[in-house]
Amino acid sequence: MNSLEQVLDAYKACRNSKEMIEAAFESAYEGIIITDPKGFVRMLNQTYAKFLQVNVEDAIGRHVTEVVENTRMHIVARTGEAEIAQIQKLRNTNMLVHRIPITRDGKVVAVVGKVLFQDVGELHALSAKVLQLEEELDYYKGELIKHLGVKYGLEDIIGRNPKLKEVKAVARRVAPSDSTVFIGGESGTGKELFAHSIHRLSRRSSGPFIKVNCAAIPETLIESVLFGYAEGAFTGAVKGGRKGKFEMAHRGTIFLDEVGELPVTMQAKLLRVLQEKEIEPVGAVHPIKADVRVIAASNRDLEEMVREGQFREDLFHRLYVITLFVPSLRERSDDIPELVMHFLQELAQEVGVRVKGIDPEAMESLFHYDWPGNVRELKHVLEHALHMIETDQIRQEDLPARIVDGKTKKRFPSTLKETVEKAEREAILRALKVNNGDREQTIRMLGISRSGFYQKMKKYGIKG
Ligand SMILES: Nc1ncnc2c1ncn2[C@@H]1O[C@H](COP(=O)(O)OP(=O)(O)OP(=O)(O)O)[C@@H](O)[C@H]1O
Repeated sequence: MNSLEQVLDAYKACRNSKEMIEAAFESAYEGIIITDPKGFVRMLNQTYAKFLQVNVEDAIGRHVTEVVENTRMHIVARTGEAEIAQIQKLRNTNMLVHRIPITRDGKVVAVVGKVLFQDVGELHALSAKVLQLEEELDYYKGELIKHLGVKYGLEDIIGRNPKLKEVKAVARRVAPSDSTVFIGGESGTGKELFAHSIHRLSRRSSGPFIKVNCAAIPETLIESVLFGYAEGAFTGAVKGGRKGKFEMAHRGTIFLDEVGELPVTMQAKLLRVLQEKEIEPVGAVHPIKADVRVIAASNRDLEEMVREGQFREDLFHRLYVITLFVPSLRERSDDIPELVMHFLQELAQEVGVRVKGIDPEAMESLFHYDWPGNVRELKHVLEHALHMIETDQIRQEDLPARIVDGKTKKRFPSTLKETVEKAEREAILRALKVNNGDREQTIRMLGISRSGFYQKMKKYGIKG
């Protein structure tokens, strides 16, 4: 046999094996998924794709966390430890799964995930038991939080910046009284942590702490959510009526988050509650006394809203009895190193990755960035980095591009080509977002050819 024939034979044998493996993969009764060491999906069989209601082609190349809910494949890729016979909630059902790392020369090269679909009677019993235990656990967690009042105290608010320390001092001073407190500050600065801390330090700490996000409740429901309703108040009202948040907060604290979003009609009703200290459930004949301390927060400038007629002046004065303004992260960047170490410790357990720290260049990028999302954004950036990391230190390449770009911009002037590419990338990402990821609509909106669009997606590493 000449060498060409040998190569051809070897190739045929190889192809046969590949076809056999593919056939086994597709005909397997189990759901099978394979990711690379970074958690990006490399293979997914039809059985599993059908169960997840995704398209195999769409899933391949995406990060596994975007394809499978409650997955830990990316974590197994890091720990290198197999997780056998674990329960995972998928499409509202508790399933039995295995996650097995594949190693070569001591390094994880892939992770195989298997979901067992067999109808094992015992498994159902087990899953019912797990569900029951989970429900019990949730109940006890809720009871514990109620008992303790709230989750956070001032000691959980990390930072030694003088401005932040001053806000903490004011919070400590005003906590014991029953006065209304208004907490201002940009989104993600820790306003809710301050509200918890004030409640915990108050004489109401053994009473309830009830949070209401005024921006999240549809306008038509706000009144009944806040003040409750009497039996028969409207069609669909539950028998016996329902308690409102104010009544639930009796002898405790109500935290009105995003109070600037309250519709003007509700502002008038809130004012009355603050003045009269009694609430009127929808459809009720008599008002109810409410012994409630109010803490309100907003990331909007309420003074300006008053000037523009969007917020009632009388309510504004009622809320602005004591004010705390939490500084933005930009104003206290000296706290970044401490916050980073705090979150790396906190996230180590959640993400399953423990790191030593962050290298000086990456830290410099964090210092240069503007932080529009403040501390919340910093936490998310570190979580992202922990998913990307390859060594035991976070480096610049582990950070999202926007963080590093901000820095590069200040250090080196960009070339025209770089500027155009950056603008193109941003335009595509924005259009995809506006169109909820619909590629055809995005192509139309951008007014480019389909092939041009896909070339650019590839060039800029957009997974869409
Ligand atoms: N000083 C801090 N120390 C530790 N964690 C913080 C601090 N500030 C904010 N955080 C973290 O940021 C997250 C967001 O904080 P929080 O919900 O209190 O912000 P917020 O100002 O109320 O935001 P929003 O206006 O969007 O409601 C918290 O869950 C917490 O993890």
